[in-house]
Amino acid sequence: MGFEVNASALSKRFGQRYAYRNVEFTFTSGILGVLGPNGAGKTTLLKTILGLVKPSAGEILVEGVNPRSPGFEKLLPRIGYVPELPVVPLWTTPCILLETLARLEGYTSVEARVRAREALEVVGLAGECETPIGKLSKGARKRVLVAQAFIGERELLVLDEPYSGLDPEWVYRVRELLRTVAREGATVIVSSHILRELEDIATHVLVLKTDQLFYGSIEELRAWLSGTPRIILSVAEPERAVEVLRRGGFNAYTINKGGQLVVAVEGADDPARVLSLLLAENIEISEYRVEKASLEEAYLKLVGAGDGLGGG
Ligand SMILES: Nc1ncnc2c1ncn2[C@@H]1O[C@H](COP(=O)(O)OP(=O)(O)OP(=O)(O)O)[C@@H](O)[C@H]1O
Repeated sequence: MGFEVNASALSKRFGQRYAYRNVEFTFTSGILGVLGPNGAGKTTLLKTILGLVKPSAGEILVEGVNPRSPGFEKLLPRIGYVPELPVVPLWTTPCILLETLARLEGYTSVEARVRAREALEVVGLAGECETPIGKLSKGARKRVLVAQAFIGERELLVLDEPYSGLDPEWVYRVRELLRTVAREGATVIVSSHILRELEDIATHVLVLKTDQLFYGSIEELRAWLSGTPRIILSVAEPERAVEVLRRGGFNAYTINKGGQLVVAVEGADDPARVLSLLLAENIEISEYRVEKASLEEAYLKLVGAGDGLGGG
C-alpha cells in the first residue's frame, strides 16, 4: 500500500504573492495528476509534499507525518522524486551517480551496483552506464533523473513534469512505468501543464491556478468540465459571425476544427435565436450541430478563466 498524502487548507506565500492557495485533498492510492498552467504552483506544492518548502498556512501530512518534522526522515528512503529540471552533475556517469545515491539510501556497495544497473535498464540507459552525463542528450539526462527516483522500494513517487524533454516513445514508456508502479501499490503524484499527458493514467486530478480549482477523480473532472453542450457552426465569415452573436448576448468564439475555422456558441438553449441572428446579417451557414467540448478544450477554458470556479 502506498503512502497517503493529505493536504488541508494548505497555502504557500512568497512575500505578498501566493504560489498556491487553499489546497485540500486526501489521496490514498493510484496516480494523482497535478495540473495547472505555468506559475500555477505545481512545483511549489510538490516540494511542500517532500518537505522542501515550508507552507505558510494549513497542513500537509504524508502517511500521517509532517514532512518538515524529524520523523519524516524515516520515510525518505521509500520516496522517489524527479525534479522538473534535468539538473544532474555532468562530469559523472549515470552508474556512479546512481550507485552513490543508492549507497546514501543505505544499500551495500554490491547492492548499490545492482540497483543502479536495474534502474538504468528501466529507462533504457544500461548501455550508457559509463558515459559522462555531459555527453548524454537532454532527454537521456531526464531519464537518468527518472532512474534515480526508482532506486529502492518506493511507496511514494513525486514526479515534476517527468515528460518534458522526452521523445514520444519515452513519454509512452514513462507513462507505462508509472502505471506499473501504481498497480504494484505505490502512490504516484505527477505534475504537468498538459491534461492529455495525464488523462489516460491519472486516477485523480488536482487542478491549480494558484487557487485550487478542482480535486476529484478523472471521471468527475470529465463530467464537471464537459457538462454544457455548445453549438458548432460552419459559416462563410466566422469572425463576423462571432461579432454578431456577441452583440446578441451569446458567448461565441472561433475554434480550429481540422484546419477549418468554425464558430462555437456556449449553451445550446436558444439555437433558433442563434440562427436567426446570423441569417438576419446574411451570414451563410453551411453546417450546424450541437456537441460537447473535448476534455482538453474544457480544461483550457477552465484554467484560462479560473474565476471562482468550484468543484470537487
Ligand atoms: N523561491 C521562490 N521565491 C519567490 N517566488 C517563488 C519561488 N518559487 C516559486 N515562486 C513563485 O510561485 C509561483 C508558483 O511557481 P511554481 O514554480 O510552483 O509554478 P508551476 O506551476 O510549477 O509553474 P511551471 O509550470 O512554470 O513550472 C510563481 O509565481 C513563482 O514565481
